[in-house]
Amino acid sequence: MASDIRDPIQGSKNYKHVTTAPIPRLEYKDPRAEELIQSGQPVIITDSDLVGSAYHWNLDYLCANLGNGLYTVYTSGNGKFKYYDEKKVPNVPSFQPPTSHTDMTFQDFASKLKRKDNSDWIYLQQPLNDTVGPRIELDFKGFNWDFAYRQMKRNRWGPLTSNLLLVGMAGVVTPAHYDEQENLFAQIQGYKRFLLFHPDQFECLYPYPIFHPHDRQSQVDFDDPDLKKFPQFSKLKGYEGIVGPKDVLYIPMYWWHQVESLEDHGETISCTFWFKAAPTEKVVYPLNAGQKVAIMRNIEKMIADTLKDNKNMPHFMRTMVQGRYS
Ligand SMILES: CC1(C)c2ccccc2-c2ccc(C[C@@H](CC(=O)O)C(=O)C(=O)O)cc21
Ligand SMILES: [Zn+2]
Repeated sequence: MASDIRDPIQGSKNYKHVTTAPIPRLEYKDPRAEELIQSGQPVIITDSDLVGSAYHWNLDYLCANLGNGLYTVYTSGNGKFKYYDEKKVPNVPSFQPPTSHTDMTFQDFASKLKRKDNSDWIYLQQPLNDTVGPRIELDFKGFNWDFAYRQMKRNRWGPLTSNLLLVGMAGVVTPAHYDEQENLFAQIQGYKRFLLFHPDQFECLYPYPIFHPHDRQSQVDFDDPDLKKFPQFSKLKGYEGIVGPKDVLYIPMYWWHQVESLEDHGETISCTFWFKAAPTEKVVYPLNAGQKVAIMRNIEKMIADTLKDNKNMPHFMRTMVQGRYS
């Protein structure tokens, strides 16, 4: 069979210390795909046509049809786009934002992408809203909403909160983080390598403190891990897969993921479908890893709010566990 980009021998850059197994790839009508989603496991679903009406999207088409609305474009000096919450920047006076962002027309963004000279890395991330032109709106309406809503109902997810249009320069990386929503990630153009980690890998990924602008992001630089500071990182186990055009990846809530637009396959175009969490009725024991993360977040938030000054957090947290729970 002709070798496919997704064959493990090609383009799978293994990070030292990170052990991965392949993310399952299943056809849309394969009942096992449903079972994996229902059990909160990641799966790459092929030929779902979730965004079938957008398979013809490319830079030129988007330039011609996105209208002249302004789009948020992030810029990074090193190709890494570590998200930060601007509302939390005042909590950490020494914080240096790793990326900047400006609003520009899609046409400006596309011409920046085409110019090979720019040393900066750029990544367009924008909720699809009603400023788009009529052709895009038609394509958007043509998404396989039955599939999306069937997943939402069958898995008792909350409402769809946003569809993000993502256009990334080849080689951009979104470092390891988790989100608090369920995500159907649809790939339209180009290839993205995903590394995915179960929420129980929390102790190997050392997230920033909850009041930090990089809340939900891992402190570990996968390209140069500091094993003195983050010793458990060397035990990290997860999943790896390359998501290509027409693929849909289910990223369960609280699952860590690191995403890389493959170097030599041009810009990537993706569209995410984020759903709020299912409302928790009765808590069933034993708690699962995602629930434990939610509980840790609530407790950390409460302590930070009560202590008021975040400078008191390290001593308080250490005092609470040191020599008592080690
Ligand atoms: C890095 C970027 C552009 C960004 C900058 C500033 C604020 C938010 C975001 C943001 C949010 C989501 C993604 C998509 C994806 C990662 C990927 O595909 O690269 C992902 O993590 C997910 O779908 O959950 C990417 C971004
Ligand atoms: Zn994410």
